[in-house]
Amino acid sequence: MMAQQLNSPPLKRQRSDRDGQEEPDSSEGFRFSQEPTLDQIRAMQNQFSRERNWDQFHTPRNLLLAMTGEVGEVAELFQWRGEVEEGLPDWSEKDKKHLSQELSDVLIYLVRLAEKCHVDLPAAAVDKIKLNKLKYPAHQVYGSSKKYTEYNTPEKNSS
Ligand SMILES: Nc1ccn([C@H]2C[C@H](O)[C@@H](COP(=O)(O)OP(=O)(O)OP(=O)(O)O)O2)c(=O)n1
Repeated sequence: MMAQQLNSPPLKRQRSDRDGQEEPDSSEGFRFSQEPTLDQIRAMQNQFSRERNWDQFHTPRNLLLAMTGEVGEVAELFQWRGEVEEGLPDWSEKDKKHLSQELSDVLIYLVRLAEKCHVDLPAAAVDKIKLNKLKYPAHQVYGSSKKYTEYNTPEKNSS
């Protein structure tokens, strides 16, 4: 299942909380495949682990460490290159493929960690984005990357 990059249909316009108007997705025509869902990835990795009798190794702490190691591998791909443009136009296909594999390792371990911690990850992410919107009201923070603690918002002291 490949992410759709080229020849994608026009992106759906999405609701913006900034002004109540619909705005286009700003990701330059790129979006993910509809499937697999996070729960399907969870099930695939669950089966992969069961088939190898690896559940015994996939404890929360081990998974966290494994995920952190994979994050390091992603960082290694970016190190010493300077800033890179969206879409990585100057990267070789080999390096882009490598990046897609390392990011996948991070995702696979993240999903597995969430499963083992009984965190419903897609639902939790939706809730977190809602909270982020409260912490960072668009009209107040537009164009600024200050931390929410520097603003006087209702969610200032929540996390
Ligand atoms: N005990 C393990 C070992 C591996 N994997 C799976 C999850 C990751 O997607 C991938 C990680 O495999 P490696 O540890 O071999 O790491 P890399 O694929 O990054 O290889 P390398 O470290 O050589 O770059 O395999 C797993 O679920 N449980």
